Amino acid sequence: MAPNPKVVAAFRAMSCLGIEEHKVKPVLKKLLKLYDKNWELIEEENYRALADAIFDEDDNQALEPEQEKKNKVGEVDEEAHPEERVRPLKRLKLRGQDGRLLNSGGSSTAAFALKTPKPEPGTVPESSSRLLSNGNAVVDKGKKPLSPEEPLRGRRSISDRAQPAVTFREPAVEQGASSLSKSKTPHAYPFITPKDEPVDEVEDDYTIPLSVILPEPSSVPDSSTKNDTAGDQDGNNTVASPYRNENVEGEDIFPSSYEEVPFNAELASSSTGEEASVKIMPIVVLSKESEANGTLIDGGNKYSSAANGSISVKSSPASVAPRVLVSPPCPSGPDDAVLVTKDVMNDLSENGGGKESGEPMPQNSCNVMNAPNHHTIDDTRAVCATNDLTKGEEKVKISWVNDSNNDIPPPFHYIPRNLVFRDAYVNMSLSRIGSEDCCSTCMGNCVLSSKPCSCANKTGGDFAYTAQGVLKEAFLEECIAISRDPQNHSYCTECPLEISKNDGCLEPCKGHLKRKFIKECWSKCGCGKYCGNRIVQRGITCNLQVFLTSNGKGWGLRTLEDLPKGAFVCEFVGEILTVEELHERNLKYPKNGKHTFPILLEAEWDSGVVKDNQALCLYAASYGNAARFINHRCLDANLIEIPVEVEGPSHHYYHFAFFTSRKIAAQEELTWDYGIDFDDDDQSVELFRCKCGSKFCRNMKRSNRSIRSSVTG
Ligand SMILES: C[S@@+](CC[C@H](N)C(=O)[O-])C[C@H]1O[C@@H](n2cnc3c(N)ncnc32)[C@H](O)[C@@H]1O
Repeated sequence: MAPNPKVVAAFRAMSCLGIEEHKVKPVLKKLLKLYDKNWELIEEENYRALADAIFDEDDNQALEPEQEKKNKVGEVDEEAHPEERVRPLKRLKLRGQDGRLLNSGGSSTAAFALKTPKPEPGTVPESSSRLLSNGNAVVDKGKKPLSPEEPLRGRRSISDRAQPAVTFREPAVEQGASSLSKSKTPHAYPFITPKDEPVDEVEDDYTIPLSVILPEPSSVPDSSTKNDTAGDQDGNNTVASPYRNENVEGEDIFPSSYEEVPFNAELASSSTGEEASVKIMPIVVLSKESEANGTLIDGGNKYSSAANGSISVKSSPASVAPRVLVSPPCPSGPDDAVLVTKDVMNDLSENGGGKESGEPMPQNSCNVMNAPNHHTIDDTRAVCATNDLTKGEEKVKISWVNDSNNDIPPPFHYIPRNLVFRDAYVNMSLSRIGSEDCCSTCMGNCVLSSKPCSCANKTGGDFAYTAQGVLKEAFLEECIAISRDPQNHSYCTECPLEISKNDGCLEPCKGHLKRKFIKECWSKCGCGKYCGNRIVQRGITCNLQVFLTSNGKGWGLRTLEDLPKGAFVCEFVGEILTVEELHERNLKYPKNGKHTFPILLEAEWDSGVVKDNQALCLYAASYGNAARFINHRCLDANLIEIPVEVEGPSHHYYHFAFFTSRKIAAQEELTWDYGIDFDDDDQSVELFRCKCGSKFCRNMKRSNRSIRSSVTG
């Protein structure tokens, strides 16, 4: 039989240290047994574990006869024989003067004694705890280690590393880890595997890498009781809400920069298993300058102008408006511009969502863990570490809470701006923006001017926003009225959506709701960044939170602060796809029980200028922002979507922005009317059963109708 190349390599590595094969063999055998044949652990850091184990074996053998001798002849003066305490020369070769391994990338080591008692069942293995600067071990209320990922990999914990090289950490820790990996306890996430820090980074005041600790959902900073920045347990308000920052003069009401406040979270925990306090101190940079001026392909806040040039674009205050399209999600695949980390997802499904891959999901299950594999370990880490779903991408944190069970939010890439997937043509060249399409001669804050600027002219001749940064009442009321009026639809002669289905039976256009557009000032305008006609492009500024709804709608989005009527909340951000690409995805990943709601950017579809292969939509299953958590409510939703042009004057690509349709109190769930026709059977996927609770619920009506018709026969 050919020799095992791994064994040969181990022999070779040891022979470089002058250790002969016959010494290596028995120790290697023991190690393999101990490590459950996990070669990775043996090979790491140039076979450090193996070398140390051999040296320890040497030590033991060397000491044994001495001990016997001592036992025989009585007391030996240790002082007189210092050399007896000296470690073998070979070990010294491996170490620097400070005792660290020279070839281990700076990591300290623990040498191994091959017999270390396994921990008692039910106790917390020492190595599964992390030492804080104050020496408190971090445990999960005494039940499970909070950071099982190292034990899983058989690595020594920080506490071990800090110890002198004396004892061999038998993989007793692995026992704890393996049981953990099956646990659904939310803080037991073996998929979160921080890199081994070199020992020189382990300082006295070492704090736990927060990335390995997932707050228990119920102990996630419950900003629900606060009106400040989501998740800031110390009550630090990181962002001044524009609505609380009114300026009587109407000048720049928005802060030019945002306070940066580190996020301190405290988890109830203790080394003894009960209520001690563990301080977690990740630094979340909450402050980011506005990124309104992005690049072309980074489509968010970017705009495509009409194909017919800069000046001739027809813009009307009432135009065709977007609606959602029911479609299945897009599991990852090479064509889907997604990242795949299978292991992470497996772990997530095992530990977080508690769902098996492939298991059909409940209809309201956007929160399931075997959703598309779009999470990277880093993403997961960032989300768990900071309880900020935005991973720092927004000016504000968006925390999440789950007071009901152990589910964690679905994995997705948080993006603050739309991104082109592949074929979508989003042209926003400056040359296409004509002088009448921007206000190049303006200065300062346009909304303070008595005369509407060119951009306002595109919004029906007036600014949509007040000086306080909310929608003008009349504008908003008109938008609401239009959205509620079923007469307000336009119909394409050849609907790009129907053509994209390419199924041989071209259905007639189902109609596109006409809505009012807002045209914001932008980079080619003369006004400043804090011009009051630049709201959506500044991104999210209010305090939002993702939470698990209690009425079976899955995750939802809520506000943590009172919001006035007409306030901008967020835009719907996702991948920009052509409807063809969308259809491809729908075909590729047909019904699997989960629904996502791509937004059609359908303003010009009836104009005939948009070819079906240019028609766009936004798809947020894989890449999206907080808006992907907004649930549907029939008719009287508290948000209304308004198309907003930022980077150009075309209705081909625009921002899909949500504004409050009325005052909203802190803690209220945010909802919008997806525009679903629950009576339309021609949907790509089965529709969810609406639980919006509205007295206008269209789904309920249908249920009543069907009950009635079955009663009447
Ligand atoms: C865009 S996602 C909204 C976020 C979602 N709840 C989640 O957990 O990720 C849309 C899905 O949420 C659920 N949903 C939204 N509104 C609902 C409603 N009114 N009643 C029942 N389920 C709803 C449905 O499963 C729908 O497919």
